[in-house]
Amino acid sequence: MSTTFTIDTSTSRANPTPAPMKRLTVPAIQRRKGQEPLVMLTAYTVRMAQLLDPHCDLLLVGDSLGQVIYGLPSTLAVTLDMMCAHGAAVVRGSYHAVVVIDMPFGTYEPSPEQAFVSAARIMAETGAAAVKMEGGEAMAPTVAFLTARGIPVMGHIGLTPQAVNALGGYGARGRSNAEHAKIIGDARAIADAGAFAIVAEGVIEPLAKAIVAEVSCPVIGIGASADCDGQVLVTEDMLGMFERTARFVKKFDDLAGRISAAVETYAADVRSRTFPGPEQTYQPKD
Ligand SMILES: Nc1nc(=O)c2c([nH]1)NC[C@@H]1CN(c3ccc(C(=O)N[C@@H](CCC(=O)O)C(=O)O)cc3)CN21
Ligand SMILES: CC(C)C(=O)C(=O)O
Ligand SMILES: [Mg+2]
Repeated sequence: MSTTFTIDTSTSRANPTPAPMKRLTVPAIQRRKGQEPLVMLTAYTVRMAQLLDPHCDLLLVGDSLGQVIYGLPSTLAVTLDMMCAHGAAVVRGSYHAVVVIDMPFGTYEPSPEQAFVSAARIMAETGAAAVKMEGGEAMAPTVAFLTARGIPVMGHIGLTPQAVNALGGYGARGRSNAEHAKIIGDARAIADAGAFAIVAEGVIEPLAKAIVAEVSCPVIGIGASADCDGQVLVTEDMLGMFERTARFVKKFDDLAGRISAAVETYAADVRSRTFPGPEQTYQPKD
């Protein structure tokens, strides 16, 4: 594991790209509640980060990379090594957005101390500005512990995919009064513990509205209605690059279809010896 230690990501050797604008900060994101909606997308690679960065306030290196990049059945097998490698690439490919890195399942739940060690490694090896962790009331002491020690934390409540086995699937949350009350309590606990923002995933619209009204930090929705203070999607989902997607995904393009068409043309050109043509062929100097 190579350790790329970056302090100022806009001028470090890890990110030699000149910085035409100053990177957004966590406090600037915090102040955005009630202002213009926050724009967040996932990124796992340097090139995607470069393409998304000018348009986004936040880039999330999500543990969804388990499914999207590694073909795993869930996010449960994602490791700190994976998050650090992809996180460092995304920081190198961005100069404007706040980069947030998902803490993998098993690396933060046992204790605030273990969470700090895991988060500190992520911060040191990637140069990201914040970590994200799933969970409600039970994780509030951990959110407070990290926040008090200089690591900004984004919460993630509602449909928390690392708890898929306990939840019994990826269905929408908050349809019963008990579940509604539990998730509101989770939002309040995580916000009171100092989370700078909270992702609310897969919650019914009235619950999303109630969460937004309940906390003073920005609530970033995914499958959580237009009432949130911002939106996030998995980039491959919204680009039409990932085959099985939730109802909350809107496909803004069909990249899978466009890639298939381009590769079909390439294959035909190779087989017909149309490619490479004269422009792609070296000749001796005269
Ligand atoms: N590519 C991708 N996109 C995501 O949004 C995502 C990941 N991966 N991996 C981690 C989690 C898993 N997520 C998921 C996965 C599946 C559904 C889904 O299929 N939902 C169904 C309802 C399922 C049910 O009712 O049981 C839907 O139709 O919306 C939702 C969120 C969200 N996250
Ligand atoms: C879907 C977002 C919120 C996420 O946690 C991820 O990409 O892992
Ligand atoms: Mg995640």
